[in-house]
Amino acid sequence: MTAYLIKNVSVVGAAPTDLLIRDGVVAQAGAGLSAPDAVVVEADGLVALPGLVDLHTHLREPGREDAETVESGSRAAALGGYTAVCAMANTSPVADTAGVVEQVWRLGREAGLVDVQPIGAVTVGLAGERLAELGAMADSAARVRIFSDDGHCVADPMLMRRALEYVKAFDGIIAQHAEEPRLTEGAQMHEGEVSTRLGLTGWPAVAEEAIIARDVLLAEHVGSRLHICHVSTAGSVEVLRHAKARGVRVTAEVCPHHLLLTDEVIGGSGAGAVAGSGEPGSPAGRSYDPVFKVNPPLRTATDVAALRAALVEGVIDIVATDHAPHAVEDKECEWAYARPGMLGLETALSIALEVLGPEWDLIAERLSRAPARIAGLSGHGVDPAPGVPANLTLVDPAVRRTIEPADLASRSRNTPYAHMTLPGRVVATFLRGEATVLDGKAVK
Ligand SMILES: NC(=O)N[C@@H](CC(=O)O)C(=O)O
Repeated sequence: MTAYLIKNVSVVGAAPTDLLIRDGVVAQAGAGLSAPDAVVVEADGLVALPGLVDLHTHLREPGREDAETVESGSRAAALGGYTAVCAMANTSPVADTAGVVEQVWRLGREAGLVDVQPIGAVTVGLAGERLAELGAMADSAARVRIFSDDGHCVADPMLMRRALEYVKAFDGIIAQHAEEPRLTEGAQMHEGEVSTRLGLTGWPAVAEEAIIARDVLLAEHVGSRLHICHVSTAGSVEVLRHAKARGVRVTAEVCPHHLLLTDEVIGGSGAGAVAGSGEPGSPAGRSYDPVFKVNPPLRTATDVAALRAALVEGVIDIVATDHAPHAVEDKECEWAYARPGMLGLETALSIALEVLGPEWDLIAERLSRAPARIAGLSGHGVDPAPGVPANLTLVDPAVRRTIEPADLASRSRNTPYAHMTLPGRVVATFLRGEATVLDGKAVK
């Protein structure tokens, strides 16, 4: 196994030091290390972070390998600085049996670029009618601990209760896609001023908030762990704040796009489309571009501000990408027919830097340590230090790069950040001491 000597790297923002990576672990840390057999990585100005962990990735295999495969998604993840991803269950067939979750887990091992931890479906076929074989998936080689019907809400409160009760036995988690389906029938975008102006059916904030309110109460009642996927509204933050203050075992994620973009982008005016300074350049002039269609939808500047504050404060625990690759024919069509979802793995760290600034400890916490803790992924989310598994990424914060869809490793092209200039570039990623990315390029 190749050894690596990383010279003058700032570990999570601390003063520069050297790291020696050997036999899968950080063997030594300190100034002026030498190791004649090691490949030297000059890291002046670079920051080392624990490898990022994504709790919400769509890999599309089995079923839609034209949009993404476990391997192409793993490569995109490694290039984004990730060392572990949790693969959502809305594949075809659905990951609702031990057989399918083991297949995804095995494909992840074969690709060997990140650890792929399958998420199992809560209900058979994501149909919301009866519980899937949660126990069999938990006992399988994939050792599933998180279950989600993501893409669909577990809308039936009795089924949700049963699922929460079932996973309690092995400290599992139900990750809810919070969307009351009766309130979002035909919905195309956030319900508000812009949807009224554009004449598109709205997806009201209350459809998310009502399910979160219900489910934190259910989780409290049965004493189980609940995770809320892709929180998108200011009201949801208030419900979560209340639940956490009561000691409910709830965690929550926010996606990069909900931290940066607003529904104004859909109108194509450009004004207000990028929350905050607008410095990254506006994606204006692309009105009704289905690349901006996503579930839950892009919301208002007020929501964006509340989500950012909640992430800093810790009411929202983590950033998760909801990387949702879609084939060209599913995106480059009329708005109403386009599938919802956007790419995220290769741009998440840049968005975090844009939104949070170079707050390295906060970034490490929200994009690596906390998601690793929630998912129970041992060896991940641990700051590089002697004896620790060498799962880490090196970032150049000084570089600003322009996102070009054609440059992405994903099989799909549906990035909402096309032609925008964003801060930060992943220079290298190591999975258990093996380089998966070097000089900004995938190693295999
Ligand atoms: N987030 C998305 O917009 N899309 C997700 C599923 C979903 O949550 O609808 C997908 O699988 O494409």
